[in-house]
Amino acid sequence: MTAKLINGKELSKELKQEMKKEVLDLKEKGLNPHLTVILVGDNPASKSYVSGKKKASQEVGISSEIIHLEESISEKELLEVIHKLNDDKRVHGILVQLPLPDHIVEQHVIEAIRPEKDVDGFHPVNIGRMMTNQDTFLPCTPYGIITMLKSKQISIAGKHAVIIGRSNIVGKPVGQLLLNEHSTVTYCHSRTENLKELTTQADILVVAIGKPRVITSDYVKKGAVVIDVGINRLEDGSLTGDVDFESVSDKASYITPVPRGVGPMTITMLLKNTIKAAKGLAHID
Ligand SMILES: Nc1nc(=O)c2c([nH]1)NC[C@@H]1CN(c3ccc(C(=O)N[C@@H](CCC(=O)O)C(=O)O)cc3)C=[N+]21
Repeated sequence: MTAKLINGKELSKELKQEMKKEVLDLKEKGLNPHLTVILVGDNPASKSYVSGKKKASQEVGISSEIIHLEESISEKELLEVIHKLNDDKRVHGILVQLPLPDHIVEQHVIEAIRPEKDVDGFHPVNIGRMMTNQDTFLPCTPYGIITMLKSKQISIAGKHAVIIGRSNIVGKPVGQLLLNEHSTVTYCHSRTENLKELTTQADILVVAIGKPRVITSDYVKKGAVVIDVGINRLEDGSLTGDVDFESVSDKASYITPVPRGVGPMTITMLLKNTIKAAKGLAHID
């Protein structure tokens, strides 16, 4: 391995230490940042992510509550829960864990959360604010990726960033944030015809495909920065990314591991957004 590692777990630890101090300050002023997480059903991966969020909140002193609802809850009932939280002054951040059961329209749920409490940054108002480069809640995974790049002083302006993946929660917004940082951005996805031709031109390659180890070193330009957003559980229970770490880490200049890469940063940026929500800095008039 010749690439330098961007360790999201370590960086998260540092950022959480800073946030812990800030939360103490806020508490002294009588402000108690509070995050409410809604979990619908019993998906084991979702349960484990939600408990990760609770644990991280505790670490920095943010109070959090998990509202666990039955898989069979109707969309109407779920929206009522959200409306109550919207009106609850003690609740600064609301997060509805995705995916939701098929009978619930995710977009209805996302749009029901008040933009000022949308710590996921998924509400169309917040997405619009991100696109127009205004102060807002940034989606946690893309925000984490930018924070990882900046932590290593990796230059973004003028560089060619290639994104593989166009989801609303990762691919699209990470491209937008890199554009806001003055990258030249190319989006690739499942219908892209000349994938390798494009990815081998990337100075920064962000991989969010959802298939284990499909990006091997032949997709990567020598010296590129490779960000692996994939979280794939193998049959033996271990986690692996979308990038073939072993071969790519000999070609890249920087690489993020899985686990301990982008995943922990996603949670850390959620805490940042919750503090921001508590301070009321993302108010939309
Ligand atoms: N409304 C909503 N917001 C989300 O932010 C959201 C979501 N829904 N649904 C699912 C995805 C996934 N996600 C992860 C968070 C942390 C890790 C993480 O910490 N991963 C650890 C490993 C954890 C383990 O061992 O399972 C790591 O990569 O080192 C992974 C994935 C947030 N998501």
